[in-house]
Amino acid sequence: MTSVLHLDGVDRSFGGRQVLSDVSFDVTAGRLTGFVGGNGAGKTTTMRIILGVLAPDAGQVTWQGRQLTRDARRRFGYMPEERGLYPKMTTREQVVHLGRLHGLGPAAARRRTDELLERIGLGERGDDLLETLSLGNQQRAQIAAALVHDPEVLILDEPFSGLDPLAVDTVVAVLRERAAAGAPVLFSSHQLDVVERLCDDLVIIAGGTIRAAGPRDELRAAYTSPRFELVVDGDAGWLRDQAGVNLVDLDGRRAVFDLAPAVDDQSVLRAALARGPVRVFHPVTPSLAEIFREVNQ
Ligand SMILES: Nc1ncnc2c1ncn2[C@@H]1O[C@H](COP(=O)(O)OP(=O)(O)OP(=O)(O)O)[C@@H](O)[C@H]1O
Repeated sequence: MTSVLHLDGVDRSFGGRQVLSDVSFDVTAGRLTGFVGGNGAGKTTTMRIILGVLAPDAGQVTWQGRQLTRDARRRFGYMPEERGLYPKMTTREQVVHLGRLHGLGPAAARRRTDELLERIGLGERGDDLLETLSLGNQQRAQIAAALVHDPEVLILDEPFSGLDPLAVDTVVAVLRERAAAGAPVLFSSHQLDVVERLCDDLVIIAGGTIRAAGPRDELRAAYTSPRFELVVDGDAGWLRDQAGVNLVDLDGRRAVFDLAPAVDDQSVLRAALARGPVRVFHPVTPSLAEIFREVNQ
């Protein structure tokens, strides 16, 4: 059986205002799941409910088919939105301390901390006080803190904000390793390009309800209109008169167009070739940003 973290019909209100409504989705072991939504959409509230920091008004969260207990949640790793490290501790002391809190023995906590700090690019900063680290390096320390006990499930709130592109790649590699070792990984992010590049599954939330969820490529396919880009040597204006072609954008030699369902894209390609060389002809896949805009309308 695949190990799944499952949310089922989760509701939550604050002071009579409902901020989560019937939230249900799966986070599957071995996969990176991106959790995206605008400001105030309900991502942090959902993550806090998964972690048991907040209780849902209705619905439940299960892991491997079982209700979550406090003990099971100790084996989770959480990187909260409000970064909670002790500024006066050294990086190493802090990560070791959190490893101990999660049940590691002293030697295992130290060994795991040293491995992780090295892996995440903080090997040289282990003896520095956290308050002396740059924000990006504090962020890396926070990620090490969430991972030190080799969590069964990883929940990360905006783990990439403030990281430079190299650090993003390092963190992604570490998260992939955790996923490959069998953990479900759920992370929220505003950086749609990052989510698009690295997640396997996507959950899109808006106004406290789930608007789309599933494998990234399936969502892309579901939102793909039969849209094409064509670049020819001459002027592409003749496409205006081509039956079944709906021009989206025309700029001299380059055109982007949608095709009516019954029209064969190859017939348009043949028509283009009959007029001269064709430099580009390919289907256009919507970016996550476009899907996001569409489901938020
Ligand atoms: N403790 C609280 N008391 C009252 N309202 C709250 C509380 N926590 C969250 N909210 C409200 O719930 C809604 C969802 O907030 P949440 O922090 O979950 O959104 P988010 O998707 O994480 O947003 P962002 O991307 O801006 O961090 C917001 O309208 C927020 O004001």
